[in-house]
Amino acid sequence: MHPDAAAWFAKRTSTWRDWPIADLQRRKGDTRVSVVLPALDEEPTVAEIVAGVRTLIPLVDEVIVVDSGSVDRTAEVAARAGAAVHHRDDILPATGSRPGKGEVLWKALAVATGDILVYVDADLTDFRPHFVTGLLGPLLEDPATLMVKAFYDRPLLDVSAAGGGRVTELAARPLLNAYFPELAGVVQPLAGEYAARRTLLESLPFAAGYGVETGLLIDTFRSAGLDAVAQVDLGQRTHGHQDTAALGRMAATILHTIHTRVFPGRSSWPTLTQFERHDVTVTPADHTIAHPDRPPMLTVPGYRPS
Ligand SMILES: O=c1ccn([C@@H]2O[C@H](COP(=O)(O)OP(=O)(O)O[C@H]3O[C@H](CO)[C@@H](O)[C@H](O)[C@H]3O)[C@@H](O)[C@H]2O)c(=O)[nH]1
Ligand SMILES: O=C(O)[C@H](O)COP(=O)(O)O
Repeated sequence: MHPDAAAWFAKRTSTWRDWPIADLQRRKGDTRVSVVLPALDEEPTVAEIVAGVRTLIPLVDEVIVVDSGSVDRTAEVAARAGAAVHHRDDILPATGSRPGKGEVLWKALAVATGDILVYVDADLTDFRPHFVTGLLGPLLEDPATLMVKAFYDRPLLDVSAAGGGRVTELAARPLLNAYFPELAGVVQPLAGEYAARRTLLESLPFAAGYGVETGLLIDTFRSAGLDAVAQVDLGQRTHGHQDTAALGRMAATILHTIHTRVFPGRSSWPTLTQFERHDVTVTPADHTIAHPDRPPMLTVPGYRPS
């Protein structure tokens, strides 16, 4: 392990049990906290997570679901559970709307009112309130902390107790270790659960789609240094799983995100060719995996930091 990564791991790793809610409430003062759920067709799970987060009011000031173009009843059930629901097309409409997760995390900055944003995936099947309190701990304790990443054990349903995180283990971790070895101590670099200060998030570009976590982690490290990041053990996390081809496209997007940061100005091929079988024939299918970053929100006309 790179010595900086080893030192960081020892210093900046804690567990959710280190952050009792009473202490957090006392430290919070007038800091506003927004919990943001990006959601694309998460009708089966989103309401329970919203309800779980709402048990943390008044530590949490608002729960926001940003709908990424769902065709199911995600928006309806989330609103009924008590979330403020925004469709991506209605946020900063002059910027247009792009598909993918990065887009809704970026646009959330324009509707959330928090000084701290806590992102939580909307497909978790075992959400518990300590997911949020754990992530808030290092931020409420120390103003120098800018971002807190979750980590956890990741069962792969029906297959193994710890085999989840296939893109993490097969693509993101090897690439990050190679190009950003100082980040090798981050246990779950792709964790969808993380919290950060608005002042950080609005100053960084947001990579498109599933590149967003990788981009924010690298850019936070580069702009603010390793010690601006902390990580918290949340125990175990279970969620929906995508098929191998979908994970291949995710890995390709993450590779592209890293490439743009290692080789600025040098483009990589923007499509991933996969193959589909139709009866006796196999046909190539091209998928666009490289989209431009969204610019730092602070530079976007119409954005008013709250
Ligand atoms: O176009 C999209 C795709 C996903 N999501 C939401 O984003 C969250 C995570 O998406 P998911 O498809 O469940 O991602 P995973 O396969 O679990 O991918 C892991 O790795 C990704 C890449 O780093 C991270 O973005 C995820 O948070 C992390 O859980 C969920 O709430 C989705 O509804 C959107 O809002 N829009
Ligand atoms: O984070 C990851 O590596 C991907 O989301 C894949 O996760 P899974 O292998 O648990 O489905």
